[in-house]
Amino acid sequence: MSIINVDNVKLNGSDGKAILKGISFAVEEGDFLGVLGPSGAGKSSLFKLLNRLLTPTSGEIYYRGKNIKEYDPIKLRREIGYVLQKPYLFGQKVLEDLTYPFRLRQEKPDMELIYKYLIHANLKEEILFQKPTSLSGGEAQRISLIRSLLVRPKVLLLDEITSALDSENTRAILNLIRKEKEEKGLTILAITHNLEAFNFQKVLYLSEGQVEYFGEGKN
Ligand SMILES: Nc1ncnc2c1ncn2[C@@H]1O[C@H](COP(=O)(O)OP(=O)(O)OP(=O)(O)O)[C@@H](O)[C@H]1O
Repeated sequence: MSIINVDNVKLNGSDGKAILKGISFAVEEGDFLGVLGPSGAGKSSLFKLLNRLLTPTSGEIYYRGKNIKEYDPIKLRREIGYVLQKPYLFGQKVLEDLTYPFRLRQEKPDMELIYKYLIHANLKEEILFQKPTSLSGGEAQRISLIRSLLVRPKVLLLDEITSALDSENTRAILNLIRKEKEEKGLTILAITHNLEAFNFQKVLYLSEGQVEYFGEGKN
């Protein structure tokens, strides 16, 4: 069974304009899928639908064979994590952001795991005691990604998370993602313009709200 099934999904904007015009595709567990296409093609709208931040005008979306309408949205969002281009950190200290996923589950924070992620992301322990506002864009993006991973999602939606980063930070982020994918079999859908760095197995190419290509990554 595919982990995600998108079946003839249409989405109209608040002005009635067709944003997605009947798209269908399936994502298999463990896929690393690039969601590509020109600006305005409907990529971010698709992610919002998968996360139930938007509802399709028609068509259905299934997660593990069950219509996403039947999931509690909060539970669904823990399974399908969403990382945005602009990281949003809310703690007084970075530590608060990274212990938040444990508080959600009413668990004691696993500091060993937090340290492990920091090392994988090429960050120092001291960052835990910094204010989020004092971080560089690349540091904040890595902390935001680690926080999402600590929620233990099964699927991650990444929306242009490396677009503001230099090549070194991009590499650090991608190492973290690949490690997680190898260790946990995480399924990843990523919107990016940096095709070379991501090196996708599969690609969904959207154009004007339609699927223009869905298949193997062309490298
Ligand atoms: N709520 C809305 N009402 C009307 N139109 C909308 C709404 N949200 C998005 N759009 C329009 O839908 C189209 C697709 O937007 P979307 O953000 O999904 O594209 P995208 O492929 O992610 O583009 P980009 O790469 O620039 O982020 C755009 O033309 C956008 O202006």
